[in-house]
Amino acid sequence: MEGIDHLADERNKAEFDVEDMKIVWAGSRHAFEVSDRIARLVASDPVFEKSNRARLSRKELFKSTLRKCAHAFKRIIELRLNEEEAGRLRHFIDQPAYVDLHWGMFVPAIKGQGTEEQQKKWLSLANKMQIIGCYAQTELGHGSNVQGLETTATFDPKTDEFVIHTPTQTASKWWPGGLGKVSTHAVVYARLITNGKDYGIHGFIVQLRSLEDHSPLPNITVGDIGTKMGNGAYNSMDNGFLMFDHVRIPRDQMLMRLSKVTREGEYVPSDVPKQLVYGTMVYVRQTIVADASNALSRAVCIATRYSAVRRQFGAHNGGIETQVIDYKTQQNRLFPLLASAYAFRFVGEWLKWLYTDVTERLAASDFATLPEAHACTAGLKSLTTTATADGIEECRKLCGGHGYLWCSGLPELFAVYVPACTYEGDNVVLQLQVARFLMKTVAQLGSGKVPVGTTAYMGRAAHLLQCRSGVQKAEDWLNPDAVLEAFEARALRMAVTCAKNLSKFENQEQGFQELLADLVEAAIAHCQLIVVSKFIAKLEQDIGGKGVKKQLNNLCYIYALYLLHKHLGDFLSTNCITPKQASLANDQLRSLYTQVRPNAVALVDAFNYTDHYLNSVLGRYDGNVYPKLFEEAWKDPLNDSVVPDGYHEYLRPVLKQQLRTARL
Ligand SMILES: CCCCCCCCCCC/C=C/C(=O)SCCNC(=O)CCNC(=O)[C@H](O)C(C)(C)COP(=O)(O)OP(=O)(O)OC[C@H]1O[C@@H](n2cnc3c(N)ncnc32)[C@H](O)[C@@H]1OP(=O)(O)O
Ligand SMILES: Cc1cc2nc3c(=O)[nH]c(=O)nc-3n(C[C@H](O)[C@H](O)[C@H](O)COP(=O)(O)OP(=O)(O)OC[C@H]3O[C@@H](n4cnc5c(N)ncnc54)[C@H](O)[C@@H]3O)c2cc1C
Repeated sequence: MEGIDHLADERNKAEFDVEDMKIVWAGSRHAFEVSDRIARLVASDPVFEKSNRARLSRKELFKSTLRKCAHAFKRIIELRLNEEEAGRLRHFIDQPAYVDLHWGMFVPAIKGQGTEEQQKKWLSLANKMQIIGCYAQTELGHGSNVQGLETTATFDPKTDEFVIHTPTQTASKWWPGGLGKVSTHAVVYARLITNGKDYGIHGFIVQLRSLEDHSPLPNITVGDIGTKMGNGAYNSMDNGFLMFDHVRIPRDQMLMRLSKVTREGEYVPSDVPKQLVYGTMVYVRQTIVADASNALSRAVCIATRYSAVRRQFGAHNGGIETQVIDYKTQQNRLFPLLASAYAFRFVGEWLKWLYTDVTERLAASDFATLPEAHACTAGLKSLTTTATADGIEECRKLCGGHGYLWCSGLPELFAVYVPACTYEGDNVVLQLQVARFLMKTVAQLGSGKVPVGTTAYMGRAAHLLQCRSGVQKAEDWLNPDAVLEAFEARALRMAVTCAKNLSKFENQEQGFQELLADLVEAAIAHCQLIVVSKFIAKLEQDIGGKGVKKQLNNLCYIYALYLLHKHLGDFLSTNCITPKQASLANDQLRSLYTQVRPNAVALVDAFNYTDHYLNSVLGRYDGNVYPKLFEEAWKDPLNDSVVPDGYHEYLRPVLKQQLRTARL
């Protein structure tokens, strides 16, 4: 029935003020108001309709994406939206597109690596979208190993130009988003060669297509790499390939903020760490962490509302059946994901602060916190995207059979999201960067250098290596000190064990390769500690609103205790806790599930998602699932006719054949 809120009873049960929680989730009242206004703007604009995306061919989908981007640009100008509002508009349009790479990587790469003069020239064009750019780093043969890239940029002093060349097939650029069909320009990463010497990977601005008719410029071969996983999903993006045959660009199109090549061809190395050439990746990894909570909360919102609507078993004497959300198994799968969505929100906020802080320090030539910023962005990108991709799939299963329908919103969300485990650095490769950072930190313990920031806990090694948890009853697991000590001791002991095992190898690099799997586990333990500690730190802030803090407190301990339960092997084998204490943690976890249960629907309402953004029949705000599932089914092209196309050619002859056979 239209107009009825099938989830009203659930909403009435809530023990906190949802409107206040919306502000906490958004980050501030201002952020909430901007998001709310822009989400409604998108939802009410027919050009941004997306419910039929799965039924479009790749070409139709791509054209509709171009249309949406053009319309969005028009609206941004007409409504004079600022940068924040324009970002929210793109977010709520919710269709991967070339603009993501233009604004998300091309512009930041120029900002981070271009000189002031270069920024002035290129950003004024890019900001008005008079040129459209992408980030062309990955090649067919190398993605993770950036130092292994093969594209060359050879300086020709005769003409004061660089010659950009693709020497082998594996050197072809492959994957850059926006490259395939749209970008007029790219920041291309290539080996800089001058005076016969290879100076490694540097960034160059290269024009790819004519600004008159969009055709590729001479000696450039460019196209789309093909259809990707899922219907709709990431197929709205033109990930591309690109080959150069001795393409010439002026010398001043090398991004020269960090290092330079003079008119004479002399290479002038940078007086800042060469790793700053990787700065765009640090920036984007930080935004990906911030985005993880968006994707996970979206899936959790769908699964929670549907779990409250769906009933199976448990009816007695013709009574009403049990809501599946009341099964402890459902809660044990769903509530940790709800808690993770909140946890990732807060760690994302903190990482944004860390990124801003390191950027300010770099501007003042203080490079001390760069390694930590790299480790945090890499590790948290890996941790949050892995958990989010797995979490979306778990939400699909939590919705039973109907979760597998495209109109549940979950299959497409998964297909769009899962490459986040690979792009901007494969998640295992990134945890290994964290492990290297941890091994360095452990090696320095006792040298007088005091670990700071996220590794400060390692400075308390004497205590953390021998302490035993003091937890005696289930409620003790709600003590932040008890939880933090267990997570710190586990992370430190795993790192120290790796370091000890490494020291048994004569060749450290060989040892590192041998111990890769353990190192990744140690890195994950360290990153989980960061998330838990930032959630606990959030609770120490002044959070207002009726009952809001209590709910966040419950979610924080669900997050921590669920991790403890999931990684019990780590905690027990490092003697951080006893089996009895593990069992108490489980008791506490069950009690927290019971406390969250009446608030679950309100906790997902606090995400403030419109039905347009969710695009899910199962996650509808009003919970009116079953009639809408039918409506969706009737819309399917297969139901356009009662007898399917192909009946006369392929079905009737088979049926007739069977008739004849049956008569024989
Ligand atoms: C609302 C927001 C929505 C968000 C959505 C955003 C949309 C995104 C769309 C997706 C687009 C996707 C784009 C891409 O995928 S672009 C390509 C990304 N590629 C990668 O990430 C490659 C991964 N590989 C690497 O990063 C590095 O090569 C690697 C880290 C693996 C380093 O390998 P290696 O050991 O060979 O290292 P080097 O010799 O090069 O350097 C070693 C030292 O450098 C330090 N280091 C490494 N990386 C960084 C960094 N980024 N910053 C600072 N420092 C770094 C490393 O720790 C070593 O230091 P030491 O010598 O001191 O040990
Ligand atoms: C949707 C999508 C969009 C993308 N957009 C862009 C873009 O805009 N611009 C761009 O430049 N690139 C882009 N990429 C490329 C992306 O950055 C790379 O695919 C990514 O960095 C992973 O590199 P790879 O493909 O070389 O993986 P590989 O390194 O080949 O990984 C294969 C396997 O090897 C393992 N492995 C690799 N090295 C090690 C190691 N040292 N130790 C242990 N295990 C290892 C990995 O864990 C993985 O299991 C995109 C990719 C995707 C999927």
